[in-house]
Amino acid sequence: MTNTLVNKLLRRNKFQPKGKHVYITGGSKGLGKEFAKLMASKGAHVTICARGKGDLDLALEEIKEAAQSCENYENLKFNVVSADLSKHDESIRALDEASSKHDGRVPDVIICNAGFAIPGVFIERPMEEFEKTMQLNYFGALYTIHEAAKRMAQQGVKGKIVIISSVAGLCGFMGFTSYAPTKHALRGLAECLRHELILYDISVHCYFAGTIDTPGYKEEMKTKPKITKDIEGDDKMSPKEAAKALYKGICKGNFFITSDIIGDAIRASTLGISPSNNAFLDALLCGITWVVTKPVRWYFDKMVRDNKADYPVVPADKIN
Ligand SMILES: NC(=O)C1=CN([C@@H]2O[C@H](COP(=O)(O)OP(=O)(O)OC[C@H]3O[C@@H](n4cnc5c(N)ncnc54)[C@H](OP(=O)(O)O)[C@@H]3O)[C@@H](O)[C@H]2O)C=CC1
Ligand SMILES: CCCCCCCCCCCCCCCC(=O)[C@@H](N)CO
Repeated sequence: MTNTLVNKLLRRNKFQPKGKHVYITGGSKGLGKEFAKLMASKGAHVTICARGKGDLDLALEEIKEAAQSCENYENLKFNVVSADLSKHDESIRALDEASSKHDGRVPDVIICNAGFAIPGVFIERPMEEFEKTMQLNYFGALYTIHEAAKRMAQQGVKGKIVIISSVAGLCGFMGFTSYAPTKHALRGLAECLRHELILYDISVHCYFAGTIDTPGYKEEMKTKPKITKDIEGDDKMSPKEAAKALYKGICKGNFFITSDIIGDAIRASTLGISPSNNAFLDALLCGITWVVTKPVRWYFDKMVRDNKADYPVVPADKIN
């Protein structure tokens, strides 16, 4: 009783995964897999979706393992769905498959996590990379959310939709031209949906994660320009820590969730008309960030100005 009151006062108790069906896109690796394990350990039914069947099956074993000490373990359902979520029809089929194991009921919680980045120097990268990044990161999330929100409304499921953006969805700098806009787009979608889905009591959250040490991160490092690496820095969270921070944010009922001080600072200073997590602290942080970012931006600009020699313009006949 006292505990419930304390939880209420601390806004800690807005998410009880036990017995809920959590659907996680990109749940076979990195952040998605760790969040899936965390949900399983809290007694949730979990469905993960990704393309590669091998990784899905390996992840499924880890998810089952994580759930083993749950009192409701015997009743829990864990499933995998293989689909390319950058395609509309595949996204609908994936949700159908996930729901079919639960008598056609839409999952209670949708985590739109599948995504990737191919960093690089803007004029050197082919247009195809920009298109395919938007196709999965934005449209992939949109396809799943559109179908899930419709079903939640039709079935009267007061669910949760969680969008995985990035700190790069709140700001932009060299190297992330194909990636940051997709994550900004997700923020825009989250803002509209948070407001509109009040109609059906569906809550929406958007996670602006900082750097996480995942297979995807290792891949993106292959094409990342040095300046981008220097700005992003060496500080990384483990996927497990990042998953925990996300869970904590959802429990608190935060609309915009961040997991480090840089993310928090940029979130607070770019709130616009979005809800704050803590009105007083966010106002303070917003003011501090306004001041601190002046010299920081000067320094970031200088990094580009002083290193032009490292980025020679590729001659027209060598560019694709
Ligand atoms: N790592 C980082 O530093 C940060 C990551 N993020 C965001 O967090 C999310 C997860 O990132 P991270 O854990 O690093 O990613 P990983 O690359 O480690 O994992 C990505 C997951 O998505 C799946 N996936 C990729 N393409 C598709 C597709 N077309 N259809 C279905 N599933 C797909 C992958 O499986 P498969 O390839 O088999 O399909 C895998 O399960 C992304 O949205 C990313 O942008 C945000 C901030 C920082
Ligand atoms: C007080 C204010 C100081 C401002 C400093 C600004 C520093 C910006 C750091 C941005 C880090 C971006 C992480 C995104 C990682 C990501 O999404 C990719 N790894 C893709 O997966």
